[in-house]
Amino acid sequence: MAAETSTEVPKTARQFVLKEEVIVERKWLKLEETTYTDPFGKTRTWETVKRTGNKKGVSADGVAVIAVLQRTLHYDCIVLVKQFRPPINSYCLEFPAGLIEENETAESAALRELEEETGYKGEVVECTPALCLDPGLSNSTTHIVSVTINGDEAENTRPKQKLDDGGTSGNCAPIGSTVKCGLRTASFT
Ligand SMILES: Nc1nc(=O)[nH]c2c1ncn2[C@H]1C[C@H](O)[C@@H](COP(=O)(O)OP(=O)(O)O)O1
Repeated sequence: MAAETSTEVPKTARQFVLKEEVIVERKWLKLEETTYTDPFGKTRTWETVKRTGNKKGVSADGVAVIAVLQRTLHYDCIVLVKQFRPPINSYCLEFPAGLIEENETAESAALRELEEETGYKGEVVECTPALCLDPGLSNSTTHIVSVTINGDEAENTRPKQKLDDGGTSGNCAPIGSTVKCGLRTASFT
């Protein structure tokens, strides 16, 4: 008689974190060793990156802004910023983004960051819940906020970045750092 092969799926245990130990903490980030249980109930560890600080009244660490620039007689454009990113020793084209300040809503953080980094004044269309975009590395969360910019408004015809020294908006190259990518929107007739 042929041996029967088991098709039973092994029963797995509910997983959870047992302990979080700070390995090193600096001004902006900390590295923790997270002790957790694996699906079979075995104890394991994970290397976790977290942002430091305990900001009050914020729903996520940061915002990323998908901003659509709308102008009469032009294709709609997505507004991107070019900035130097030290971790990859390179320039990146990115959605305008930044950290949410204490007691600030995601929507106001999005409009503030957009204006600081590109000079454009926008209007919020939609905001996602707080999303964890790299959960294998970090617990950091981001709202993705959709914004429209009325490019025909006087305030948006000559946008000027508000560069500061300390922030990453200080990293945005002052000339030509706002990049507009044309959106050929499909029309259905
Ligand atoms: N991981 C980081 N390392 C740093 O050395 N500094 C960092 C990190 N993350 C954020 N920051 C600093 C840079 C700015 O001074 C502030 C605010 O950041 P953000 O809101 O992203 O930038 P702005 O465009 O200046 O608003 O945090």
